Amino acid sequence: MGLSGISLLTTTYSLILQHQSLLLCLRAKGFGLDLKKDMEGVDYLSDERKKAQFDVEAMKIAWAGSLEAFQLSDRMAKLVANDPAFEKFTRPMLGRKELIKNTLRKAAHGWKLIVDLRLTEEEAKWLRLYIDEPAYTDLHWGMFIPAIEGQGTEEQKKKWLPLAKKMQIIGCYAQTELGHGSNVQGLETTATFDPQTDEFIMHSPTLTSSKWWPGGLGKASTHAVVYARLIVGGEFHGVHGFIVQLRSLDDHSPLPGVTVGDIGMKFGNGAYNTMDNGVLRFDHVRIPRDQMLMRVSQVTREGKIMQSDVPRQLIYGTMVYVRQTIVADASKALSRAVCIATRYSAIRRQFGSRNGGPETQVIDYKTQQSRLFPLLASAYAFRFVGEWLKWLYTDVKERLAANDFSTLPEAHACTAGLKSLTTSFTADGIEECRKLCGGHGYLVSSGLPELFAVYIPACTYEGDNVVLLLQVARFLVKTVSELGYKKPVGTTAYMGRVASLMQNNCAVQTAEGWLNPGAVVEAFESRAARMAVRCGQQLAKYENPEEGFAELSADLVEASIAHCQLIVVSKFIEKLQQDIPGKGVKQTLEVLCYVYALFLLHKHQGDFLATGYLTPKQASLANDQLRTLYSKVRPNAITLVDSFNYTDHYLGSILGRYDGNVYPKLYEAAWKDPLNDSDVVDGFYEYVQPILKQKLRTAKL
Ligand SMILES: Cc1cc2nc3c(=O)[nH]c(=O)nc-3n(C[C@H](O)[C@H](O)[C@H](O)COP(=O)(O)OP(=O)(O)OC[C@H]3O[C@@H](n4cnc5c(N)ncnc54)[C@H](O)[C@@H]3O)c2cc1C
Repeated sequence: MGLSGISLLTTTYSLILQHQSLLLCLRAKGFGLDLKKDMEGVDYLSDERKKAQFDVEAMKIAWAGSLEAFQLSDRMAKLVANDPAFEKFTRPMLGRKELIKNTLRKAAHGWKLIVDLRLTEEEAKWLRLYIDEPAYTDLHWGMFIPAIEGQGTEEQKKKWLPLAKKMQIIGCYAQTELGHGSNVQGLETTATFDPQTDEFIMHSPTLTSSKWWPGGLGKASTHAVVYARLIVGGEFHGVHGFIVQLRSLDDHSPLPGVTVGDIGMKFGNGAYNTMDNGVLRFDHVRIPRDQMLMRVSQVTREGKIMQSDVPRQLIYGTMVYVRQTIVADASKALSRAVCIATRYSAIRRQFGSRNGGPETQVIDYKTQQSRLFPLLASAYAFRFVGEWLKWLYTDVKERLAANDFSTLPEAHACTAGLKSLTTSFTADGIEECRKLCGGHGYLVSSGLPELFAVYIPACTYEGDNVVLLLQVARFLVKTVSELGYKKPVGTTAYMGRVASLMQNNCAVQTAEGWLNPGAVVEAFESRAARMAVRCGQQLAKYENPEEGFAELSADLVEASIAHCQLIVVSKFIEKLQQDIPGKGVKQTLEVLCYVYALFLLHKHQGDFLATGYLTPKQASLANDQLRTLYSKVRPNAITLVDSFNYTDHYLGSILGRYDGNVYPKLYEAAWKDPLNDSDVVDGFYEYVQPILKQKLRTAKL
């Protein structure tokens, strides 16, 4: 027997020891034992829950943001979880057509609930979130409506928003084309003004101008906000948004001149394939002039281009809104994965059995902790920075209403950077959680493959993450170059102290010395400021700044990441300066905050050392402190993930079940696979038996 055979046997043996009940399971199929009677109603994680050093109910409120927010989200989660119409476990086994039809059914059922129960917009948002199935409604509510709200005139809003909000029309957001995505100014779709008829002619002049990717476009939308090159009097006047009807409101057939369909299967089973991402082409389709979104620029009846007194940056306002929701989604996706991996790590045991006793819970291995706990801390960090971004959006909105555009560039750079940072980290984090769950993490029933497949495009949509970091870098370099005469604001305010940040070095002398918010923030500020200044100095050596920017772009991206990590660390620390009620809640969050910061410091210690802010000894002390912090997280790990308050329905994971009843449920789920409908596989007689019976020559293959 080879080594792998031995380890397979050991694994099987230890599994049986851990859960004696598994033996019952293994026999259940053959001997008709009642699995439910033996397994249900037992909380296999109750010992873990007893270890909590904080008030879990209070932590749930801290996570939700307020008691009201908690109650609202809890109500909506239960509404969905208790409604069989929202079952999702069989989703990965459905074919594409069934999948889409199923999604349309769920969206209709969800809308019926929203109308019948008279849910508020906030409640409806949470309901859709807990239905947990990417659908055309995400784009209708998340992009189409905000685009009209942000870029439409008062008249346009009056006309279109009631229709959209009652869902008498369904809209999507059609910007990206087959040949053009990140470079919006390169879009090829044209909107040519015809003064004779007072219309725009929408046209797709080339194959690469086909709209490609918009969610909800493929099969569901009746309308789209289409981004196109405005041509008036034969001249190009920039890219603008136009409301275009695509399908008949009676029979849903494409209107004349419109070619529209789905772009096909995407990554993974189930997953994002519930969404009808679409392709769209126009053949000289005419729309009335008043369907150009005209809050910023207008085309008059005479064909004159007028700029309103609202600056173009207004569009940043919509972006700030969309990106803050993406950051909020990052904390949700990461916390889901972490909840699954943490609960399973407490159930799973490997090695370390003494005198026939139970093996070691894998969560007690230091390597497991050093991979898992930073992800747990990051989920909380992203939650709090997301909450702050919500405030930022309100602030931006109020300023826009008062025609104050001064903070917009900084808010735009900050949200672009945080979108990039949190989505990239979350995508990697979900995959790490899969690995933390060993082999079982690869089963669809773990919930992790689908979560990963659904989540990863967040690194690409609403701005490719690298392209966004380059935008942040431009802003940082500009901020550095203007330091002599312009006071940096908001998240770049620390640059105002650049002289001291370039000179002062870290004063930490002991591992405990790192448990100091001032020391932590200064370390991150110094690293970010030094990296940005260094990039500025390097850029100054180039005669052509654009050439320099292209050449140094990899370093510029690193400087942006340092700046964005500083924002997340500072916002976590600021959160802890507020009153957070509940026994032990604030202290536990402080531990997580230090885990987050010191984990980053350890991971990126090259930056901290290269900029000269830290000595190798200080970096090593930070790592020593990190190990101590992991021991403090350990007893609270399960209750920290319980505090997310996720229902089993929303988690959609056997490994992450609240009761930890993993093995019997995994076993049960395997038997539900259609492949196990019969003992003898379909195809045996045609393709397997001829091999076994040595009759391949005469077999009909
Ligand atoms: C699931 C999903 C849903 C989507 N939904 C919508 C939707 O509803 N509506 C819509 O309009 N679009 C949608 N999109 C499209 C999405 O917005 C674009 O894919 C995205 O903006 C990235 O553009 P791209 O595909 O052109 O990537 P590209 O820009 O072609 O990126 C390819 C590579 O080039 C790099 N790169 C690009 N430019 C630069 C540069 N200047 N410097 C350095 N590197 C660069 C990128 O980092 C990347 O590595 C969706 C996409 C996906 C995957």
